Amino acid sequence: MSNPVADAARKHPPPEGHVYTYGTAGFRTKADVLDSVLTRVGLIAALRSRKLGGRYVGVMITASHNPPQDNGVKLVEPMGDMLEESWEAISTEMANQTSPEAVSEYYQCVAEEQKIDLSKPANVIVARDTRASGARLLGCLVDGLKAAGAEYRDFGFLTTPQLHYMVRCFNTADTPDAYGVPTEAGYYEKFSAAFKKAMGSNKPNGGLTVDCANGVGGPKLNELIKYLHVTETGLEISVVNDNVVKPEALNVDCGADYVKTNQRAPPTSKTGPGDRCCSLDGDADRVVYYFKDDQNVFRLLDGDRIATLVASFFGDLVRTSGLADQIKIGVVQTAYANGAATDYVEKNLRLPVTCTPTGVKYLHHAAQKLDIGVYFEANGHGTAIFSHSTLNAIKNYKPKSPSEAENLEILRACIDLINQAVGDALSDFLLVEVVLAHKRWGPQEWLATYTDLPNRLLKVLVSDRTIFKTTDAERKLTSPEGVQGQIDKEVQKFRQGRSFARASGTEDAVRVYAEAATKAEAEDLARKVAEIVKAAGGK
Ligand SMILES: CC(=O)N[C@H]1[C@@H](OP(=O)(O)O)O[C@H](CO)[C@@H](O)[C@@H]1O
Ligand SMILES: [Mg+2]
Repeated sequence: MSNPVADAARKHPPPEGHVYTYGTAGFRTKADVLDSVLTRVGLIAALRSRKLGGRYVGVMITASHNPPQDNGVKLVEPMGDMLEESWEAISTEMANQTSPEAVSEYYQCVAEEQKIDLSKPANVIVARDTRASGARLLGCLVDGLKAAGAEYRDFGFLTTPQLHYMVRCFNTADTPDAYGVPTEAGYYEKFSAAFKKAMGSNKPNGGLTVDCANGVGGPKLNELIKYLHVTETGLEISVVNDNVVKPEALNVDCGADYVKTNQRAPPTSKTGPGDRCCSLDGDADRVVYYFKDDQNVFRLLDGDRIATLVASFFGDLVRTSGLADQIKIGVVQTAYANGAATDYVEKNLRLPVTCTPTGVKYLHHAAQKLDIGVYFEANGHGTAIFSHSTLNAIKNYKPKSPSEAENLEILRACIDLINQAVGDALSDFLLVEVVLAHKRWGPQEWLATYTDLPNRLLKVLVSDRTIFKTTDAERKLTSPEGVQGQIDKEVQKFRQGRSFARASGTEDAVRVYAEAATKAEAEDLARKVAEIVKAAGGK
């Protein structure tokens, strides 16, 4: 009897002894050990779509900010959210089946357990970033999708947020919540139109340089620029590091991760003091801003800064459009948020802050509980989302004055400008440009809102990171025993000291974060905590 699922699995056997995990960002590792995973993800995507009554699910082939030789794959839920947690475990188990027969059996077993009718339609939307291995991995994925009898649409190269956008558009088409036209042009039209409206009569103060990490964001931004019409908006964008012909240049000495980690501009940067710059990551779902100050010193405006800027702007807009008593704003951060940013939100903006574990899905879920939830990871991953009732309140509100009407229009345009499916570097930087233009701020005024506490992030290689277990949104270790006590003891010795250690979800390492009153103290504290971690389980 023919068994297409087993046949597809046979065509792409896994390398011996490799164990895969669906982590914070899907499966992500060296591209040359991923063929079998992609085929199995094809099977899972078909199962997931069938489980959801044939709604479209997405598959994105990318390894974001990782080096060029890596790749990865993640699944996207119908509204553009990250994959549901119980299906992460199912995906992990599928990826680790070794024989073709075992793959086929597990496929049947999931169908049975989840009460999935395998004869029903499955719909999957696929895209990839510009990595050299992408085309081959797409082939492996398609073999899985075909074996499972799924209908699929391949969008070729897209940024990760564009893929999320497509998925949400397909699933909301012909409903009152229709998100947009599910084409690339539809994406550019929606966001550029919203940008123009949100800018109103305001003009940006000088141009913006965007570093695209030599990734998929480059060609997509060049496309978006055609829709933004500089003569209308005044926003002059210089695109740099947009070379996708050389995939080996991806994320190398450029991009959001380079800038955030090294706290410096890409070495190729040629901008002058006060010039606004931002960097995207390899799949354009992260963005950080920066500039050189009068003394030629590099100044970073990271995800925490974007969150505070956006939250304060929405706070103003909600108040000036007359909606303050109906809509409450909150900010969601992780433990990596700078203590000064948390303080600023609570004390100056007077908004509540929620802290969640690392990974966008946790922030997103926490933000969903708020009327307007602004969430950003310090590394620039994030967005703002509006609850259903908030959207209705904003839609139905009858302004009581011309000024309320004007501000309400801006607020409405901002809703369209934000990719609510997921954090989107292109839409995020357009939003930042809107806020800066409205506030008539340059990067210096933005930076002056608060002063970051000096901080240091270190990576400790350990032989088994799974022994490092945490609680309290990853701020405290519960295992190995006694380690947290040692960390607490160190922290106490430092002025304004704060430090925590947690196992990375994307790399085989434990990350140590520390902040303190001075740079030297932050470095010292980080080093001390790293030593404690090393002693507890280092390689
Ligand atoms: C400290 C840090 O930046 N961690 C990153 C990193 O997760 P880790 O679990 O720390 O490896 O990759 C995630 C996926 O891109 C991102 O969401 C997260 O913010
Ligand atoms: Mg990314």
